[in-house]
Amino acid sequence: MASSSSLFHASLSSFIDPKPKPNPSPSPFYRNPVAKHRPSPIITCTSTASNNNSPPPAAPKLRRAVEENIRDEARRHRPSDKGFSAKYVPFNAGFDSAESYSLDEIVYRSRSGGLLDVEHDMEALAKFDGAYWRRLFDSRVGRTTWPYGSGVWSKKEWVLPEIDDDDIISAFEGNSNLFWAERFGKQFLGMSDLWVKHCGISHTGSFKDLGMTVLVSQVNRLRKLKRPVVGVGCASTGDTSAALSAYCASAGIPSIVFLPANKISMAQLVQPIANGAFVLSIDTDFDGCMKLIREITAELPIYLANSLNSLRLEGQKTAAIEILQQFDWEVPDWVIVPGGNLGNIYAFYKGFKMCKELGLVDKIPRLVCAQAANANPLYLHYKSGWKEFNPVKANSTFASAIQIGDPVSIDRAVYALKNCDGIVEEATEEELMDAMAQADSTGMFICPHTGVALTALIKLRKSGVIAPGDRTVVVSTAHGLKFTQSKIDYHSKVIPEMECRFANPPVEVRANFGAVMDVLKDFLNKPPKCKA
Ligand SMILES: Cc1ncc(COP(=O)(O)O)c(C=O)c1O
Ligand SMILES: N[C@@H](CCOP(=O)(O)O)C(=O)O
Repeated sequence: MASSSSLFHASLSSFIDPKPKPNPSPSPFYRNPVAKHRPSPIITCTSTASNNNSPPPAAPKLRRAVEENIRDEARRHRPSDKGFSAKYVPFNAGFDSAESYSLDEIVYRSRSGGLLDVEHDMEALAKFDGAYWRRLFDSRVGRTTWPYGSGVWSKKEWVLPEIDDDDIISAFEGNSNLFWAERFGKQFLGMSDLWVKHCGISHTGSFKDLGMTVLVSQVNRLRKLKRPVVGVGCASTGDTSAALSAYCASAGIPSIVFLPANKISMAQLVQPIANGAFVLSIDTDFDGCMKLIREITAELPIYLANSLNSLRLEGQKTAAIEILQQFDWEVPDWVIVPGGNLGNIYAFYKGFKMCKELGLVDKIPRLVCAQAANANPLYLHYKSGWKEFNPVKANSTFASAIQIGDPVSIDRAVYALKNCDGIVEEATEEELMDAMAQADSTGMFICPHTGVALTALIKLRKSGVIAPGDRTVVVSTAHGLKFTQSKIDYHSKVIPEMECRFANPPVEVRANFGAVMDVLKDFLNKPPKCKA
């Protein structure tokens, strides 16, 4: 099996134009799938590929003139218009719905108050076969070509096909590593094919960058189109606000963030402060902040940046495509994602589903959504057999970024899980902190939310639902360095009613040779804490 690094050796030029495939297969994503005769695509083909099955030729060396920057260079090489497009439609509306909105409109809800979804012209995308898309995406990995150096914009045709490259605000996010968790898998789970997709190794330290580059780019476009957007706002448990403020600062757009007072980590709080956002610390929880930002954005020309806004999910879905790409387009058996406001679980589903619909792969993985037991409305809904959804009052959890009781994307999450034979699991505070400490002891440094996902994996392994040889990907959603206080508390064993079984506190010793020798001898004579 190829490693992620093999993607960096792909050599097709980033500027190739698509070649049509002879017989596009129909897709259930079509809303009006009645076109009997597909017109030939209008293509000005500058492709160097001879046919869809031939290996890509070596990329020509395109040297930029000294006075040019990479945006100028992209302008020179701008690919021709392939007729790809996308629009907002009511989420899961059915084929008879005629309601739709241009992405240049400012709209977050359907006429009936439901969620929206970004719908791509799948017929136009399906004019090119799976092999074409795989090759195109592979050819763009690991480059600095604007905007394809980004893991999100390397899939631009599937994200925001119509945005001008000039309007894109990107920190070349995405392309995060997918690593083999060899020791954790072997030692704690008897697993041989366990992987961690580290979305926390990113510009602002979480997966939110993937969605925010898309949303802020579209806002940049809207402002150029003179749409009334004076700033962009969000409610946040810390990561959304960090990403929003960074991308807005990069674009020179004001950002406004609503944070629940004393409920986010210091590292998260300092991010919007440093990036010049207008930061409101509000005496409520995340759900209270979310309610307020929705009311405020309905009154003021502040654009809503939470994942209620379906643009965000278009960027987040690229992490799923990346996983397939990193496995050389082999499909893993399981993907486990921690869930809070529940946009991301749907984004993963959508990414996988599009790859199947467009022929890049032939199936999708089963998804597991993992919640903290202290904030588990989806878990309770799942356990009830999807009967009735009831929001909960979310209690305090070390997985503070998912302390959410009334998730805005509940309908999206349920749809995704039902359509992939998905599972929902939960983790108590002790379980998630123990899982985090165990993972860290094998060389990781994960966030508590990833501890929630690992707990779900541990439980599903124990019950035999996940088999030892199943290829399983755990999505690590944020960098552990954002959540050091929880680790300090755990290793200091100061958490009330928690045994902290895997704590590894520092040993205090006098500055004296004999004293140091004594503690070292003691340490060396003990059996190792864990075997490889
Ligand atoms: C670190 C982290 N993990 C997981 C999540 C859950 O993602 P979602 O809200 O899309 O379910 C969030 C935010 O909610 C987060 O910040
Ligand atoms: N964890 C999130 C909560 C808000 O989620 P969003 O995806 O709807 O913005 C955060 O970091 O704020």
